[in-house]
Amino acid sequence: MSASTSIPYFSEDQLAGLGLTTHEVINRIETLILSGDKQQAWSAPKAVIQPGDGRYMMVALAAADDPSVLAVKTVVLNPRNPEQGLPLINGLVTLLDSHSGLPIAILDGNWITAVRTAGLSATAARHMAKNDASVIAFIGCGVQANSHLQAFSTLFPLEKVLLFGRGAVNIERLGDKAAELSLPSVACDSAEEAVTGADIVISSVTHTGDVTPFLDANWLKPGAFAAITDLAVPWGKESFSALDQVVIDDLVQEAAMPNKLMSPDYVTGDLSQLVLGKIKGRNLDSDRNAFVFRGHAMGDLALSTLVYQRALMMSD
Ligand SMILES: NC(=O)C1=CN([C@@H]2O[C@H](COP(=O)(O)OP(=O)(O)OC[C@H]3O[C@@H](n4cnc5c(N)ncnc54)[C@H](OP(=O)(O)O)[C@@H]3O)[C@@H](O)[C@H]2O)C=CC1
Ligand SMILES: O=C([O-])C1=[NH+]CCC1
Repeated sequence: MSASTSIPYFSEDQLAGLGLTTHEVINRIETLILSGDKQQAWSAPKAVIQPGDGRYMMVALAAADDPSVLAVKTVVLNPRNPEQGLPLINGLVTLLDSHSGLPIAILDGNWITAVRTAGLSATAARHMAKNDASVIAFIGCGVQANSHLQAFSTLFPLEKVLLFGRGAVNIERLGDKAAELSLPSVACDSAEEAVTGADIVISSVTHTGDVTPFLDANWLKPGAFAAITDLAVPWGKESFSALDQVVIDDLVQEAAMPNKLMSPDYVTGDLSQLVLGKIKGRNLDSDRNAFVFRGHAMGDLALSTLVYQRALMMSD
């Protein structure tokens, strides 16, 4: 291998300091999806190892030719991490030139995972949620809830935040984040209270390998949209029959996965079809819609390329 002797590394603080907006993230995700449709960008189904003790280890791979970048994201999710004061999910993104294979940069994977996952949900929400959604509920109040609150507060005229979590610390932290955004928040006594009261529901509950479903899509009110980031593990899967449109992140990836997000009968299509206008995100004001997903490598590539280009621009 030749090229430079050191590979630039971008930390979480450096990436956060670039000041990217949610609209920039969504636009880059949509642009990359359009490139994928023209065979100028590609992704592979993620590879996952689950040793059976609750850990979930995965690699996501995507590449494009304009700009010429390949991104590999590797993360380990360990439900015991928070007990050690560590984030639930830790990892890295490695960027290579997609023609030569030479290294470009290494990025903090935690920030990328938080912001790209909210970016994927926001991309779906732009097509599937009602524009006037004003009450947002969080089931699970950790890292993902935080990045989703940030993203959704810039897209929708939010007036209230409903919180349902587990430990008090993260519930309070998310309430504080809402207050920073000038949004009142209410800690709910039950998940049903949070879901039934909301126009938008974000579920991001800890993946432990043995979560008993406690959420029911029948609780969603007419017109509501749910972004289900947690592989739908806490949801009663049969209840998805109550929904009008259910979009997943990638049909090709889903076909390769052993544990399906839900019965294919409930799936309207995937994010690419939504962005390309091949399926409609919302038909009626009263429709109940959901984006249910396990993570799309195109999102990691889109955001990683965007931050790398922005960092170069800012260092000029
Ligand atoms: N689809 C995708 O691309 C991605 C999906 N994810 C999913 O998101 C999940 C959350 O990730 P992240 O936000 O980083 O993790 P965090 O640990 O930061 O947050 C998880 C939250 O869920 C809460 N929780 C756990 N069990 C319950 C329960 N039974 N009822 C209500 N709340 C509960 C936790 O409570 P407490 O505060 O007590 O810990 C915590 O607030 C992951 O487990 C993964 O499944 C994550 C990244 C990408
Ligand atoms: O795609 C992703 O980054 C993840 N999906 C589940 C946990 C992390």
